[in-house]
This record gives sequence, structure tokens and C-alpha cells, in this order.
Amino acid sequence: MPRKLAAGNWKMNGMAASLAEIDALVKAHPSPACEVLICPPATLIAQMAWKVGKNPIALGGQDCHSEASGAHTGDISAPMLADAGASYVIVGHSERRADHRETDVDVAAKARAAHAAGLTAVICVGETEAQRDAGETLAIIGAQLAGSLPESATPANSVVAYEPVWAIGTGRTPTLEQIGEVHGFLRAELAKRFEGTAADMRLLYGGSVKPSNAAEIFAVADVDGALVGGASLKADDFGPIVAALGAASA
Ligand SMILES: O=C[C@H](O)COP(=O)(O)O
Repeated sequence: MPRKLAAGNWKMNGMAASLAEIDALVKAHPSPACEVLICPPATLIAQMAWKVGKNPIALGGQDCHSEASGAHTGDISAPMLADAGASYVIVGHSERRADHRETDVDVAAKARAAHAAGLTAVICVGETEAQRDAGETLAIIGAQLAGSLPESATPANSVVAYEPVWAIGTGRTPTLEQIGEVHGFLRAELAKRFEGTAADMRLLYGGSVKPSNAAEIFAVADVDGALVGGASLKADDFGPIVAALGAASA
């Protein structure tokens, strides 16, 4: 089994001064028992790579273009992220899907580009509150998964993050039973494609993960880590989440 993954998505937060949080995280958790990933704004990746040095923290982008280079003003490519020091990239976050109207086809193309650049793609899926209320959660997630995982995806180069849209940044989380239902469904869907190796693809839960709820979420079957937004910005919050996942890995 691959190591569990505590991933922090800083979203559009963080300036050079925020790099101090990495020092604090390394100081408090020099040898985490799980893999740790920080996805800062792209402007900070190179500086952060220098700061992280040989410490066990991976870096990732929050999005990439589907092309490796070209006339795409304002975009960033997967090879550029790799060049800056990233080894991961998030694709298909619900904020990208909503703000930039990204479709499953777009997300699959971005994940394909990430794989071609040697990056691990963190591919996000998740239902809206209206879809959950309508009883459509598994159908929506199944369709997003099928449409967003390109043919290049393997358990080694891809991670799937389940993020209910209504739980992001709201302080609300699904029940543990609801998280378990979706993660079990995702694993079963992956098993249809990856057969004996589906257990090797890490499934992250994301949406209002905090130090106070991390341990109970990490105890749910088929939860292999978390994609954390707000609570990843401060080492004092993210550190205990890393520690909780490390304890769940033991
Ligand atoms: O990518 C992270 C998620 O959108 C979760 O964000 P949050 O932890 O602030 O709810």
C-alpha cells in the first residue's frame, strides 16, 4: 500500500511571508509517518522548493494547462510546474470547475498533461448540495470519475480527492457513513478498471477537515488521506492533521 497523503491546498492565499509556515511544519514534524504535500500558489513553488530542501514535503500546483507550452496567456503548464519543483498537481477542483467552467473532458486533458510531465495528478470529484439532496451523489461522482481519469492514469500517478462542494470552506462535513459510502463506491469503481491494484490508488477526503475532526475521518475505510484547504495555511492547524494521519497509518 502507498503511504497515506496529507495534502494542503493553499488556493489563492500566501505571499512570501507565508513560507515561514513551512519552517514551522518541518520543525514540528521532521519525519512525518505519512506523505505531506503542499500546493501553494504557483508563484511560491520555486521558493518553497528551495526552502523545503531535503525535508520530506512534496510540492504541487493547483491547476495546469492541457498543453505543454504555447500561446495561452496567464496559464501555466505541467512541465513548468515540474521545472519549479512540483511533483503533484491538483486538477478538476470544484472551484476550477465552477469558476472556469472546466468539464470532465478538460480535467482529463489536464491530468494527461500532468502525467506526461511526470507529475502525480490529484483529480477532484464531488457533488453539490442540490445533487446530494436529489439522491444523485453516486451517479454524479461515478460520471465525474469516469470522465476525468484519462487513459494515462495509474494508481502510481494519480490520486482521487472526494470533495463535496457543500463541505468546502463551510465548516460542514458529511457524516462518517456518507464519507465511507462515497469512498467505498470510488474504490469499487476503480477496481473495475485497475482490478488488483485499485487499492493502491489513494483516495483523499476534502471539505472542512480540521484538527478536531481529522482522526475520525481518517478512521473511515478507504480514506487514504485528506485534501485540506483553510486548515493547511497555518502549521499549527495542518501539523495536527499530519500527525493524525500519521497515527492512522501506524
Ligand atoms: O482543496 C481543498 C478543499 O477545497 C477543502 O477546503 P477547506 O478545507 O477549506 O474546506
